[in-house]
Amino acid sequence: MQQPVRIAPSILSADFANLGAEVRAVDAAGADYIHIDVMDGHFVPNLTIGPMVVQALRPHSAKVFDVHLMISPVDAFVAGFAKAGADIITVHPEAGPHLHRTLQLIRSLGKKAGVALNPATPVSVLDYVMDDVDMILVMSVNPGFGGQSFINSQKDKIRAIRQRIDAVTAGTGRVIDLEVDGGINAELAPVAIAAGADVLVAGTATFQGGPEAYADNIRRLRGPLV
Ligand SMILES: O=C(CO)[C@@H](O)[C@H](O)COP(=O)(O)O
Ligand SMILES: [Fe+2]
Repeated sequence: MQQPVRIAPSILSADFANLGAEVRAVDAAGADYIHIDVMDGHFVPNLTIGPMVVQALRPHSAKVFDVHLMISPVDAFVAGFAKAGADIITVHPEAGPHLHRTLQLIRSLGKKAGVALNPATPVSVLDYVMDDVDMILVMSVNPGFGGQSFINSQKDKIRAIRQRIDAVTAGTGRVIDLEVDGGINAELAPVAIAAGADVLVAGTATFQGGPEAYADNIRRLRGPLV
């Protein structure tokens, strides 16, 4: 069942010279999750941060650290991010040879396991891992950068995954989050929610305007549901 909407600011759009203060500011402004984009310059054409930065940020917020790994091969880094303080660890199926094994590894470390689908990755990649995921992330842009435009075709994918989640969780009490990541703003947030998303990543739309604007920006993303 679709859960109450949570907002996950992506710190990719934060001021990297003041990351601790930025995390505290979005926490105070009402963020539910802190979305941390990890890029390796190989799986995606950009380089960002590693476990040492996650560990350094951990004391700055008690909110859920939602760590999106865009690195390949991914398995060797999972334990490091778990130890650094990640709460949810999300991987791409293309980032390793054995998705099921990677999800089991994440859960064995006591963390929630997520799978991220690139815009061209079909929903069928989920066919045999629905029992092993706590979150499914739909990339509504190609991974690697903030500030890109939402790819419309992903609305159908969000709807299709919402149906699958509801089918496997009905009557079980299980929860699988459906997160949308990329190009989300106050106009598209209700579109993503109507399609079935319950976690919205927002980098540009959260951090635009500087710290004084964060609370309003997050409120606008929640829309009339709050
Ligand atoms: O994972 C990624 C990009 O690869 C995202 O988390 C973006 O960082 C979101 O940024 P906006 O599109 O909201 O600016
Ligand atoms: Fe992300």
